[in-house]
Amino acid sequence: MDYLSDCYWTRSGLKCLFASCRVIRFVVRHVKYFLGLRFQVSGWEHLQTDGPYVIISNHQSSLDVLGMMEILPDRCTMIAKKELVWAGTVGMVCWLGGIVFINRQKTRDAKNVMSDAAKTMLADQIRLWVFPEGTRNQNGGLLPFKKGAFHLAIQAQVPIIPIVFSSYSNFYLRKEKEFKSGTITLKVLPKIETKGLTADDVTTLSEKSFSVMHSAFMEISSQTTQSNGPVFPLSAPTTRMARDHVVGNHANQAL
Ligand SMILES: CCCCCCCCCCCCCCCCC(=O)SCCNC(=O)CCNC(=O)[C@H](O)C(C)(C)COP(=O)(O)OP(=O)(O)OC[C@H]1O[C@@H](n2cnc3c(N)ncnc32)[C@H](O)[C@@H]1OP(=O)(O)O
Ligand SMILES: CCCCCCCC/C=C\CCCCCCCC(=O)OC[C@@H](O)COP(=O)(O)O
Repeated sequence: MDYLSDCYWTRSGLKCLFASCRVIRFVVRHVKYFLGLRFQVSGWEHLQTDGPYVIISNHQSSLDVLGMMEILPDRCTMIAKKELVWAGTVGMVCWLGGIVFINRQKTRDAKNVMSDAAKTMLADQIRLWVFPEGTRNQNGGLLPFKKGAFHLAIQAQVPIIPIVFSSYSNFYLRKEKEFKSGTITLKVLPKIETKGLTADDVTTLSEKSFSVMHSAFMEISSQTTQSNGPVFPLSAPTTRMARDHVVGNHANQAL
């Protein structure tokens, strides 16, 4: 029973099977080898923070999940759009992982869910990962931030830890269906404290976070682009070529 009470998070209708977060992390970490991706992480020390916090990161693609799992701290789950719960196996995995689902079409409901999450974070010492852009974006920058993550952090009075993924555009173009192996840089930035801040400070906090993340995105994206070559189209023959390249180079190095 001790094991179960430690593993399950059941408050405000939310549920987190922490054991499965670890299992999910372990399993998803292996997907990178099949795609020939490598991750370079800097700023690990900023994640060595006790207690709850809110992680915010940019959101380019579903591929972000792989980077998340590289660095996902213990007792950390995510905010996601509610549509994901119906996405077959992914939905089931999200549910098992205790992901907090919000309805983006109903702002009032989403705000209520996030306010409940702020309380649960404190009560159960949970970390939450939010994509403040609110949607995927591969346009070479960051979209203006939504406010939810900052309200959440201020309501819980917990720090924000910004994390930036370098641009994928040098190895993966979703619209053009082009993909090859490549390296992704993840930069964990110093935490931003929210102690003493109120709802009046949300805009300033959001702008400050955007500014540091945008600068880091530009910096690491230009560095990472130089180390990756041309992108292969996702058609059958060239995909195989890309796969050979992957197995021959990056995948083996990553192993
Ligand atoms: C086969 C094997 C499979 C293996 C699979 C493995 C799977 C592993 C699992 C991995 C899962 C990964 C999941 C990733 C999912 C990623 C996503 O789904 S991203 C999309 C969802 N997330 C978000 O949208 C978060 C960001 N959005 C917000 O925070 C928004 O603010 C909002 C709460 C949704 C509201 O949206 P909106 O109304 O459009 O936006 P705003 O302009 O920000 O807010 C309007 C208004 O409301 C105020 N406000 C916002 N939030 C709050 C709040 N919590 N409390 C109080 N007030 C709030 C805000 O200040 C604005 O008011 P203002 O007067 O204009 O300031
Ligand atoms: C050829 C490369 C193709 C990419 C392959 C990706 C492999 C990733 C492996 C396993 C993880 C799958 C988990 C999928 C989770 C999806 C989360 C997601 O990205 O949801 C979208 C949501 O945030 C925003 O939605 P919108 O952009 O508003 O609609």
